[in-house]
Amino acid sequence: MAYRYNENTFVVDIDHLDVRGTGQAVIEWENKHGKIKKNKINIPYTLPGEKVQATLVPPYRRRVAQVDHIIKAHPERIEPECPHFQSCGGCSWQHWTYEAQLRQKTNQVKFLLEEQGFDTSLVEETIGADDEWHYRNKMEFTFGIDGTLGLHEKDNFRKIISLETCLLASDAMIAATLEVADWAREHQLAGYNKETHEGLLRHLMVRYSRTTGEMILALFATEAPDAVKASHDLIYRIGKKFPQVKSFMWLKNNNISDRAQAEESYNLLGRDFIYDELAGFRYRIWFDTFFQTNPKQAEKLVELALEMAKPKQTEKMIDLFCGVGTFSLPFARRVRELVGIEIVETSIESAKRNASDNGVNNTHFLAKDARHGLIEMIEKFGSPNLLLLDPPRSGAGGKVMRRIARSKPERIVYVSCNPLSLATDIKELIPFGYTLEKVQPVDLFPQTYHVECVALLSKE
Ligand SMILES: C[S@@+](CC[C@H](N)C(=O)[O-])C[C@H]1O[C@@H](n2cnc3c(N)ncnc32)[C@H](O)[C@@H]1O
Repeated sequence: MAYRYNENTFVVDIDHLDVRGTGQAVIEWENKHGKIKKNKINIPYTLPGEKVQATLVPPYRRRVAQVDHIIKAHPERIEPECPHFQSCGGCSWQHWTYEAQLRQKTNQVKFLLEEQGFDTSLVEETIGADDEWHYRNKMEFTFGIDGTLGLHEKDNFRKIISLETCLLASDAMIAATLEVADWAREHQLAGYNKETHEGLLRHLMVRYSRTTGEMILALFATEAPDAVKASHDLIYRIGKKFPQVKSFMWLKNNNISDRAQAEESYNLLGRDFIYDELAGFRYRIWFDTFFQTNPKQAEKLVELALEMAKPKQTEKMIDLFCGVGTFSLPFARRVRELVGIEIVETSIESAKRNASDNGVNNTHFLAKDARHGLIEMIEKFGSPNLLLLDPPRSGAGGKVMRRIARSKPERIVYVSCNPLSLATDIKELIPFGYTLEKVQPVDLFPQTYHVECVALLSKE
């Protein structure tokens, strides 16, 4: 049935979820001249097969609608557990069972690979998490103008929702965050105003290690701590109540950009880093170190990559986009020589330190962009037998993929946090004689649409 061009409310069946996990429906509209047009409408928080009444949301006319009520619900729809569901926008899949989430992730990976011409029977079922909640080891909270500490409201970066809880963080992380929130309220400290650039408090970053139990707090403010009398009270409270806080950093940041970055850093309690462990290796984590945010599942990812790659003691290997060495260290133990390439210099410094802290001494790390780094390291060390890459969400891109193919590794292991860029990137390898052997999705982010994959390609 076609709706009139001036109607805003309609009843519709949800056809499928898009790549960001949002329900999509197709609506027919009859325009002023009686012509029928079709539109794809995003209807957040709906599930495939549901029938809903929805109303268009201005200003995205004919693009986004919000549910008025559900007429026919998905059989696996459940009541979301978090009080901030929908307002925070953090985990948008809390309203269906974990089994249904995993099934959808597998289907999504199959769909995206099929679009690029790959055989979907190569895609295994998604490996789920043992812990569907409290899995994150890092959270970043923001202060509102009135000093309230909490989460950004969905689609509204100016509004802060006062934090009650976060079901993705550990209880210890939330307790420490609520203590900082109480401290800010009791001392009536103002939050930073992004328009006037006035106010003191900006962000609080909390990082936690499940394996060592250590926690780091990093408070971002526009003044140094010695200019803020109340800072002594905060150090005292954190030191007394949270012995697991092994590092408390105060970061002065007057930059107009809203990122959690530092111009000056002050170590007010303990050391300036914490220890974490992953796959049997020990890592130092500073407040700004990139580290896998669900280390328990990341450990499965490392094990899987090892199992699929089958590294040999005689082989040379490249770990491209190596970060702080999460894959480099366990692989280095199983190959003759490993080269790690990564664009962020501080991550490469960490990777080197992590290798030496863990007694791994057959690695070479280079801080350079993937393409140039690859050229330089192949000239120096020759072609690798095995290459692992773990690029950011945007993928490695055609140029890097073709450069990889020309370096002729026998096996390529592609670790990806975005099946869309994975599918387009690995397609680039096919003309070079590579065959896709297997794709294993792993769930690192329950309650969200994100899915990680490990893919293995080989060449005769
Ligand atoms: C998904 S992370 C993987 C990190 C690492 N494998 C780990 O688990 O710790 C992607 C990494 O690629 C790096 N990166 C982004 N763009 C890059 C580029 N053009 N060249 C090299 N590295 C890049 C990022 O800094 C980041 O560390």
